[in-house]
Amino acid sequence: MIDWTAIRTGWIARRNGVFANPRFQYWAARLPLIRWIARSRADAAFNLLAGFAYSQVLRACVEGGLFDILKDGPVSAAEVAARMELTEDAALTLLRAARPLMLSEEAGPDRWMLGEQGAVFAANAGVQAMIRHHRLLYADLADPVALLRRDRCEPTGLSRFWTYAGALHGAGTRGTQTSEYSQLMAASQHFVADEVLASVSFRPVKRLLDVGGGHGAFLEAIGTAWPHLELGLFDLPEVVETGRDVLGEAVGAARVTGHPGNFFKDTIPRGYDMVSLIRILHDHDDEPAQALLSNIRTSLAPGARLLIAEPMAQIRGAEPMGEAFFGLYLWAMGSGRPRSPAQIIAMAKKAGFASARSVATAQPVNASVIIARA
Ligand SMILES: C[S@@+](CC[C@H](N)C(=O)[O-])C[C@H]1O[C@@H](n2cnc3c(N)ncnc32)[C@H](O)[C@@H]1O
Repeated sequence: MIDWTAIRTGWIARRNGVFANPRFQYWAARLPLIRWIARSRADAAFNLLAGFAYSQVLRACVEGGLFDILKDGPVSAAEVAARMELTEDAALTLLRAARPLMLSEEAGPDRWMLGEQGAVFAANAGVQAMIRHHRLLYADLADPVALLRRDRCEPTGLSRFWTYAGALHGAGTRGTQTSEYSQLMAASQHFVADEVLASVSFRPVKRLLDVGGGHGAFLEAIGTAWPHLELGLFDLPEVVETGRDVLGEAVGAARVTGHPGNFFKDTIPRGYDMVSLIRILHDHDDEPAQALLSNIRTSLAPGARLLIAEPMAQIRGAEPMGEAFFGLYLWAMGSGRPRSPAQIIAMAKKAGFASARSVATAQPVNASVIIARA
């Protein structure tokens, strides 16, 4: 039998030897047919090593209020400097740094406006909330090797923020500070809800239960688009308490049932023909995630469905988002890991679901979707 792994490892080793050779790099950058490949590889390598600086430019734009200033543009560097309380030199440094990242644009001499990406960020409070939140991840990643060596045994900034995650990995008992993460999740929920609404029809669903539904932002989006739905919200007691009111105010209290509980310990309420798990599974390690799926499966009548939506791993064209970004984020958080659709489908089947399939979404960086049928 052909040993494909041996062939592949041999080929990769030879290829890497060639790529690492300075003479190859020199000639590749000059040969007419391949120099554009060499150049784009070199650009990608540089972007990789400089990415943290780009992220900090973005953060300065958000935290310093530059997007808000440019929104009303065009403005001069002197106006930016005055409003950001910077010297003009510092303001220009930021404006110029933001320009190649398409965050700012100089429409004419000293006439600064939002760039194409800047316009997107400026219009989106949810993304800005995420960018602000990433200061915790940035601090946790300051010494990445030390973070990996600690093997999730010590509290981190992120494990303290996600109080339920910290409790799983030695950060003391589960905290009750849930409102900050619930608000962050609500602010960024529309990315996920939009993908789900565009790819799944809720016409045949009568009663939808969102497990780990936070302050109800997902149910609000789906319930507004599909007004016939009865909505159930399951989350930790302190979260549901607020979520039920917020959601009831948005869609009508008569449509909403709150279910306080712990999805690892308590049974999942019955009588729903669809259960959703939005940005939940990746928060948990394999054993608890599998137990959660089994717990949900037990609650469902045959034919009822489970909808899973979250950013997933190994999505073609969005690979770094899955295992590089969420891989490290969740490691730092102290719980969970990103999974590929194939891994989640296998887990759903192991939990007793009769079938499970991926549903294509337009923007997998926001969320991929899986539907499993009991
Ligand atoms: C990452 S947030 C996702 C919230 C929401 N689904 C969304 O996408 O915006 C995880 C949610 O799971 C809830 N959660 C965590 N552990 C839980 C547990 N053991 N039982 C019930 N809910 C839990 C948290 O309170 C939080 O609302």
